[in-house]
Amino acid sequence: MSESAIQIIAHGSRDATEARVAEWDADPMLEGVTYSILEEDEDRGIWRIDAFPTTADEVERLVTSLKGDAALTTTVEDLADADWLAMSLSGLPPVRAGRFFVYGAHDQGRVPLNTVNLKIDAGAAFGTGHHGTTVGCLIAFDELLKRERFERVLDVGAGTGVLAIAAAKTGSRVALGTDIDAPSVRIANENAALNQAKASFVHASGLNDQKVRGQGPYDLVFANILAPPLVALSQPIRTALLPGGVAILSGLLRTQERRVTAAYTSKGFRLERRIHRDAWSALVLRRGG
Ligand SMILES: C[S@@+](CC[C@H](N)C(=O)[O-])C[C@H]1O[C@@H](n2cnc3c(N)ncnc32)[C@H](O)[C@@H]1O
Repeated sequence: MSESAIQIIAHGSRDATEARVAEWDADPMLEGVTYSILEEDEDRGIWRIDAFPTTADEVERLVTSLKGDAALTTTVEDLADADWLAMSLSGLPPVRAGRFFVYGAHDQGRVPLNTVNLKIDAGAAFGTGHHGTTVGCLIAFDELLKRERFERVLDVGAGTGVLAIAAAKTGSRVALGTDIDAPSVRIANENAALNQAKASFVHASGLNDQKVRGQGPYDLVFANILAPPLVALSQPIRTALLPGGVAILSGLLRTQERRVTAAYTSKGFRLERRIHRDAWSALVLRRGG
């Protein structure tokens, strides 16, 4: 199987796009495909799918599925700079997610010039960039950054600090991470220094902690933890956000999407986007006024 650096984009009605991704979710051959689905134009009722297949087989399956529906318009693009894919590496390969390139010490000197590069040494912390949940968060953030700026960003469950460091490196004035695990906080602060990023990390048990509240309210909150704490944190995350602010949530399985979404929509959030990678889901939810 050859590797691919292809992005497939399809536009159509909500029903048509949702029917295609439901079909993919049920297809074990497409388990490795990352895709996102969102409402691109609310007034005209136009929805959009972006899919990132990793093999030629997946490209063929996706294109056949999309082109089989005359109600969808489909384009296939070769991703411009695919050098990262060709890299032969020892240890974990680097990860590309939108504009972000997450790499380890062994990749030093091989980073692209046109990406936001995040050097992450994981140690005992979670978040090398390889997990589907971290990639989902970075893709969601990359998409939002095409239209918005986020002055104040909070990363709940920061692990290695990769998400808050991504925020600091793309212009956020405040990029604060918090974790219940003290060793992760130390590693995240070391990673911030390694990346010369103005991100900082604190050990806190909840969002009510003065170290977290003191820097808020926030324009964007990342939380890549598990579904039950995401549900439990729906009110604290709402309180931590400004009206119109965005929550990027992950750590939930596709099968847990409804439960987590309901906890947030019942508190006035609107679901803007879902990103699927492997069995995992990332959600973009915007707080109402
Ligand atoms: C899946 S890792 C995510 C790491 C990193 N943010 C990423 O996206 O790769 C989850 C992290 O959340 C922390 N965590 C779990 N529950 C938490 C909670 N209720 N509040 C803060 N941190 C939490 C864990 O210690 C762990 O470091």
